[in-house]
Amino acid sequence: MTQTAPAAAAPAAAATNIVLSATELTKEFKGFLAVNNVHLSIREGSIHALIGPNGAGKTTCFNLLTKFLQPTRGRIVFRGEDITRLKPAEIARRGIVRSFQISAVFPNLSVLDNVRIALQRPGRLATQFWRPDTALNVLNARAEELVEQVGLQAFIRHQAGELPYGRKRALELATTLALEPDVMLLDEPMAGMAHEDIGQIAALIRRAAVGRTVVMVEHNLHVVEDLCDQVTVLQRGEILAEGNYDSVSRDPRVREAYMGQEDD
Ligand SMILES: Nc1ncnc2c1ncn2[C@@H]1O[C@H](COP(=O)(O)OP(=O)(O)OP(=O)(O)O)[C@@H](O)[C@H]1O
Repeated sequence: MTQTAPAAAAPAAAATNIVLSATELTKEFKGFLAVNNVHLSIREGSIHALIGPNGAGKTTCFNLLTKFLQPTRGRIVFRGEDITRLKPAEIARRGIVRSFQISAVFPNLSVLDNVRIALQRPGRLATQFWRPDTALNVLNARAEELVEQVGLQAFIRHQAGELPYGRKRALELATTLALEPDVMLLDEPMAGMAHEDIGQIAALIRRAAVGRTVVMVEHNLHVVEDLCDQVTVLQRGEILAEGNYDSVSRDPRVREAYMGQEDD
């Protein structure tokens, strides 16, 4: 008797939900383990924070994920492909883009031209242009759209170098978005930000995160609480806790690790 095929297995769906993962990720600097046997699973569509006290290994971990550092040991997989040995440019082409990677702000160029240049970089959008006249129109329209998306319409013709700090970071976000990231990695997006700009940049990140995955290292725990679905807490190169903000912030080990360093 012929058997009918069973319905699609539900557990498999949960597993494919992971867009970027790291297994046994380890980085040793002359015998010192800056990152030690870290396992990370980044869920598709999530905003995932890496937090932890000073020297915990966040930046090293971030640099490993973005391929700016080679791991001593471990494996990084993006959508089923082993990317452990790839270069930053190679993973960028696959859609893993680190913000500020292109240190994109050319101070003497206008906001619009900065975004136009980012759009012309080899990437997925660029391959869609095949007729020069159409290309230019599409490019201009998309550049204006991105400028608007990060709230810089009023500054569109301004020289980038003259923008206030918070606006410059917004421009950097626009140039990152120009690369159409599938996974966007942000290294301390609020660093150096004036208090009044933080809410605005957080709102931009939330909007930019729609339809993509974001991994961010962030010191400001209010921002993490506000934005992030998932939090990995590192301490001395290892994972101390993981979960949503509520659960990790209640964890006594996390509170102890942060004692004297943060305001909550
Ligand atoms: N290139 C390197 N050579 C040697 N040691 C390093 C190097 N980079 C980082 N470290 C050490 O690894 C540890 C983790 O550093 P890392 O910068 O990843 O921590 P972090 O959590 O980002 O800290 P912070 O919050 O202070 O930026 C620290 O003790 C640091 O001194």
